[in-house]
Amino acid sequence: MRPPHRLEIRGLTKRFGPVEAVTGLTFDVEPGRVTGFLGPNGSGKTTTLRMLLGLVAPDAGTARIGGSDYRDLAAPAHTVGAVLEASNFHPARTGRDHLRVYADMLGAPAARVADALALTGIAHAADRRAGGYSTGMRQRLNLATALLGDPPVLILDEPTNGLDPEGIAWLRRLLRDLAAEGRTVLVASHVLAEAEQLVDDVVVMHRGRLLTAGPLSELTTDATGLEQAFLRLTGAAA
Ligand SMILES: Nc1ncnc2c1ncn2[C@@H]1O[C@H](COP(=O)(O)OP(=O)(O)OP(=O)(O)O)[C@@H](O)[C@H]1O
Repeated sequence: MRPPHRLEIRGLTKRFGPVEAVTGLTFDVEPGRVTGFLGPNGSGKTTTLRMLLGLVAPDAGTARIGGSDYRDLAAPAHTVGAVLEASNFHPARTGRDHLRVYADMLGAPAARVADALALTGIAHAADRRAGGYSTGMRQRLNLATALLGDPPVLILDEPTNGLDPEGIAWLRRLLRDLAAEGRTVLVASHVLAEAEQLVDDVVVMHRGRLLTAGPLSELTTDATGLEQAFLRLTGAAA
């Protein structure tokens, strides 16, 4: 793995016509931690991730990965592994073949395919057609694809979609292990109660702006969870 990379978002702003999708957003994401990037539907999470990954140009501000814009990274796929949405797998291709194709494109060693299959718990299904995978298995195959380049930064949009409680517990262990290796793990989710089980730190968005950021433990107690903290901060609590 390459050295740890901090994510630094500064004054990030994006409009789509009349819609202020993201406004003056500033936060850091630290290596060695699992950070939840949270907020309701439409609060600007995906737009922020797309700016971070160089897929959308900001109107103002910067989103840096280890001090560089994504497009200036020397080896992007070996620096950032991202799962933005359910990827389209070739349905007739097996999970293993899907990973082989991506490993070839990345110039990753062939052994990374077996590593990624084992890490994501789908080795037993590797030689089945991906078209027959369950939603949870597709999530795991997406994650395996993101891990092929052994990247120090992982960015996952709604990774718990399609996972059952056992799958969520498994994802929690995996993300913690990856963070413990010094990786920067950013997990976007609109399901606060679920995300709460996965993360050390939170960055919470509301209507395109930062609502709060910091360690989860400072926002919640055993008695009150993240959903209640969110309602309190937005003034929506009864
Ligand atoms: N390409 C686009 N053109 C126009 N409006 C857009 C575009 N992309 C996003 N938006 C708008 O920007 C706002 C933020 O959307 P975004 O997808 O970033 O939110 P989100 O927090 O990721 O939501 P979700 O949890 O539903 O994925 C929304 O009002 C959305 O409709």
